[in-house]
Amino acid sequence: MKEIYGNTLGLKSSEQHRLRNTYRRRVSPHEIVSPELARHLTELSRETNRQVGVLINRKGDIEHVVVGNAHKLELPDIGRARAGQIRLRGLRLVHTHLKSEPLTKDDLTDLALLRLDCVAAVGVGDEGLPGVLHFAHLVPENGTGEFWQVSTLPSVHVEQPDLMATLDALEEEFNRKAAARKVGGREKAILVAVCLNGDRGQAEASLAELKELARTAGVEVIDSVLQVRREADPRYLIGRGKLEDLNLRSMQSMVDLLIFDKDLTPSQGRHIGEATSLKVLDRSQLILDIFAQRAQSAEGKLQVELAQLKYRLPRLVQSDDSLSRLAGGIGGRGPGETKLEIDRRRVRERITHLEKRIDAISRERSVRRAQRNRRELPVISIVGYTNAGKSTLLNAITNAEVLAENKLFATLDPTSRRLRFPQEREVIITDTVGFIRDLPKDLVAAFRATLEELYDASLLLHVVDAADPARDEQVEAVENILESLGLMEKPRLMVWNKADKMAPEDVEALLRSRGGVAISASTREGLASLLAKADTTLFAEGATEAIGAV
Ligand SMILES: Nc1nc2c(ncn2[C@@H]2O[C@H](COP(=O)(O)OP(=O)(O)OP(=O)(O)O)[C@@H](O)[C@H]2O)c(=O)[nH]1
Ligand SMILES: [Mg+2]
Repeated sequence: MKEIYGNTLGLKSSEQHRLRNTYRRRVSPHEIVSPELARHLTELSRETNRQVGVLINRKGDIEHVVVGNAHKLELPDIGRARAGQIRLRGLRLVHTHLKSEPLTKDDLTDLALLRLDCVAAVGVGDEGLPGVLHFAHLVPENGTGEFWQVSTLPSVHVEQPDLMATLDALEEEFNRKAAARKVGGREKAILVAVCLNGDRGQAEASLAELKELARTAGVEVIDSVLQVRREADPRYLIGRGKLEDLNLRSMQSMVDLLIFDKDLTPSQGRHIGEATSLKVLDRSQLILDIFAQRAQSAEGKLQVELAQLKYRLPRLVQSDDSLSRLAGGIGGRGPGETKLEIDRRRVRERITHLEKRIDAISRERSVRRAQRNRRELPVISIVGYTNAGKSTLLNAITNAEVLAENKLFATLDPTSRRLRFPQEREVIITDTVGFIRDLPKDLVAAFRATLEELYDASLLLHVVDAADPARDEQVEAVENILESLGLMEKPRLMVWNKADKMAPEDVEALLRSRGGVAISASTREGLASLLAKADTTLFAEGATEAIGAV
């Protein structure tokens, strides 16, 4: 016999019997609800003083009968819709509202998250007769921000719209959108930022940068939201209401990804993933992804893999508490080891392996450096925020063909070139990976071998995109990283790049207050004076102060 779902406690057996009989009823696939079925539901509802509902399939058969309390109905678990699901569920919910109240937020959320065909509420009128009919169906994204269309008919007896036709048209529209999207092919994301310290401007700048990162990663950004909160929600980081909105929004726009502008704890990442059934990334992961996409050399690839595994390890451990506890109980090793244990052990082994290889590389590099030092060629290293124009500068002064493009982290592998100064002096000049604020710690550690090149530098050229509104924060971020690498004692020359994009008086003011050299790597303006300054610093004794580094 078919089951009655929900709040059946305390129902009389005659009531249970009549509820069960509901399964025998059928409606036409074209109407939302027949007056007969509506009356059956409202009478039962009035008698029990509870909401009564049915889930009806496209053939018009009743698949579930559900009882709630006076105000709401808990649907049986029919499974969440998958992210990016195009088709509707093929089930409509028709239920009673004791006070003829309109559809509630819960009703509409169920409609969207379960991708129901339609949600309808029949008002329970006098004597338990069916009254007003409220109903809603989803609508495709149309720029109005509406997720659904809600309508009301004064009675179940007036003519209802042809449900079948409405659903056909709707699914056709969804399909069209999905097809258009396949052609585009890129993953769609919504960016999410929270501002916890009240500094909205800073949060917005950081969000703008996240957008650039997403673009660099090849993700299509559909929307971004910034929530100002006093403190982070321990479970979801953002508020629950906000998360629900995001959920609805991503269902409608067929978004695959949520990208958070803040690092999520392993458990936040997991909870958000479970609550939305979307892929969830945070800023660190996004940067790691970009590095993974861009790594060219074997060394770069090893370093990125190491950073990714280190990031993933604690998240693996967390991903199934009960399993890992079980494994610990059994003794954990050998047979009886759970899949999770094996995964974790593999990851750890791989990390050890990668660390050894990177150690070896770092030794090789130091040998190479020692040889270079024997030849006594001084090294100039170009450092700076990502996209500041480091590679463009290297190309401009050495005619090297290093890839320079308007994307973050264009360069991951250090490139070294010889450069001949006047008077036949030679130096080595190297371009390095760009820095960014909140560079993931694991990544800095993994790129140790690459960054170690910087220790041999006799001079650091700190290249800055002087025209970027976030210039000062970028300078600070770079200096913080240099500090953490113990490189702040090195002679350093501030190179204010992209001066071509600034007003001359702003350039002058900048030089007066901050020192250094202004250049344009693309127009080559200022390059001669940059080289002259570098030359004096390197070859004239005690010239360190003259270069104006802070
Ligand atoms: N207007 C202007 N644009 C510049 C200048 N220098 C570089 N650019 C542009 O800035 C963008 C980034 O240049 P890159 O040389 O790739 O920057 P990078 O610092 O090497 O960046 P990563 O390797 O990604 O860290 C490119 O689109 C360049 O064309 C300049 O002096 N003026
Ligand atoms: Mg570069």
